[in-house]
Amino acid sequence: MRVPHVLTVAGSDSGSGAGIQADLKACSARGVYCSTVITAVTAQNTLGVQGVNDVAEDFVREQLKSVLSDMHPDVVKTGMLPSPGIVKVLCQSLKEFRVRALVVDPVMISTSGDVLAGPSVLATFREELLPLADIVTPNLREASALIGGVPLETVADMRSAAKLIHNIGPRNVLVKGGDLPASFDAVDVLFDGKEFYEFRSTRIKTSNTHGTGCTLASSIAAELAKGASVPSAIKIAKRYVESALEYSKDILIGGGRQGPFDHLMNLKNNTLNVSVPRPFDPSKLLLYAVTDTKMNKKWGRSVSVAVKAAIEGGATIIQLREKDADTRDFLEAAKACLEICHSHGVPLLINDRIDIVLACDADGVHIGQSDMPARVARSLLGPDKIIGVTCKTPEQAEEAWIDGADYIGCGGVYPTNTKENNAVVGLDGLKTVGLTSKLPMVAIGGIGISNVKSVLEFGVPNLKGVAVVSALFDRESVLAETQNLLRAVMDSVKSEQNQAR
Ligand SMILES: Nc1ncnc2c1ncn2[C@@H]1O[C@H](COP(=O)(O)OP(=O)(O)OP(=O)(O)O)[C@@H](O)[C@H]1O
Ligand SMILES: Cc1ncc(CO)c(N)n1
Ligand SMILES: [Mg+2]
Repeated sequence: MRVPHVLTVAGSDSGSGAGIQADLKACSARGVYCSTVITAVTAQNTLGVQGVNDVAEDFVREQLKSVLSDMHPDVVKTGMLPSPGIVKVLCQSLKEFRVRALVVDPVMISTSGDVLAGPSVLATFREELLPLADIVTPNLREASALIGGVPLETVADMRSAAKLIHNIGPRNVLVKGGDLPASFDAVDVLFDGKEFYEFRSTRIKTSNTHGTGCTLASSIAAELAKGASVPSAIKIAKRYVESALEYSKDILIGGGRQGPFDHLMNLKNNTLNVSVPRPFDPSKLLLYAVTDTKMNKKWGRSVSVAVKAAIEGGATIIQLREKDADTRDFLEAAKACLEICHSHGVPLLINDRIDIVLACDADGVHIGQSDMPARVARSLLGPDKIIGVTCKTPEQAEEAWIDGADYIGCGGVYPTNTKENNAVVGLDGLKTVGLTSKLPMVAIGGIGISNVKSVLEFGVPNLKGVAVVSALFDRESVLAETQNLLRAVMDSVKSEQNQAR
């Protein structure tokens, strides 16, 4: 399978907000492969640029050849090109190895005011690189430098600059207005030789804008590599920058005036949780309470009231199984339950509904054999969430393990009214699945105070607990029933441990 591929030819930013590092993060966030040719190494942080070390021209040439001759990127995106010699080397390589599109971010002066490519580079940009470009993306100061130093202060100025820069030879010119003083929106102007387009987004109130230019250019390159037209690539890229800025407007990295932002905000709900993710603790399966809409209705309780009582009675993990609820009500209930669960250190899982897990950032999902496959659930939820799978056979348990489940639920152990037409596997079925699986297991189906002993003392080492619905929720007092059942569970666990000695 071919993947869209952008090669970035740019400088390294030690602070990782801009340059090569921003390009890698932006392309990754946008689902595009990114290779890198490094032209300079900068010592840089949120205060500014403290030092620059150019990479030798010959070595830039060597990197270009390595990537272009073998990996065939779709699009080349350029950033910091610190010397006329390096610009020339790049132009030669681009003529030797053709690519589908060239995006030139004519990095000269950063928003912080630091010079990244001096006036000597300007002429080579104009004469050699810009004529090869499909799109060039100067910021205000760079656009001004390209047209001889006329200051740009309004959108009208940006339009005239775009037209003048177009005469230098690039197919498209995007003059970026991120640094436009006193503008309410963030406006960028595109000129394609015939028409002007304006791209507007809300100006996010944040000082974390270091690297917006690099990010915009590599996101444009990423969309072009996927096959988008120039205007739609800009539209998507701009929307991406806007949402990344919005998402990271309050993050604090460094003590300077302009901080970096977070490119991977689409992982907000899983891998980028600021709290350290805890690995799933199988002992949490001990007394696993599963809610039921009909039972709560019958007893006139809201789901959060029922969950609170179960937790206070000693339930060690909760699963919300709301088959009949409207999505909006379900989400509100899940949020309320999550707060209760987390204040007691109890994980909250959602039955079947990955969307609800993502929307409320619950701890995980429990899926059945006809729900979303565990492998797909894992790719949607990321590495941190708990995934449990109902399995009736060793084959299903094996598949759950391969697909990255954290535990399996096995049942029905006994007949039950909660699930109609649910095949009973019995204690023997439970044992067959348990003994062949590497995963921790919880037993489910018709379990209550009268039979919990026979289940837990049946001699299945990876059986970590029992999951119950009716025994807790189809009762007058959820709290008292949970307390009683917990006592019975603890007794069985103790006697199992004694037998094992
Ligand atoms: N505060 C903001 N809110 C929304 N969009 C912004 C903001 N600041 C910049 N942008 C957008 O980010 C993109 C990059 O613009 P900008 O003019 O800052 O480039 P630049 O100066 O080259 O960036 P760099 O800071 O990397 O040097 C543009 O699309 C611009 O409109
Ligand atoms: C290496 C590098 N490239 C580009 C920019 C522009 O933001 C920067 N600050 N640093
Ligand atoms: Mg800027």
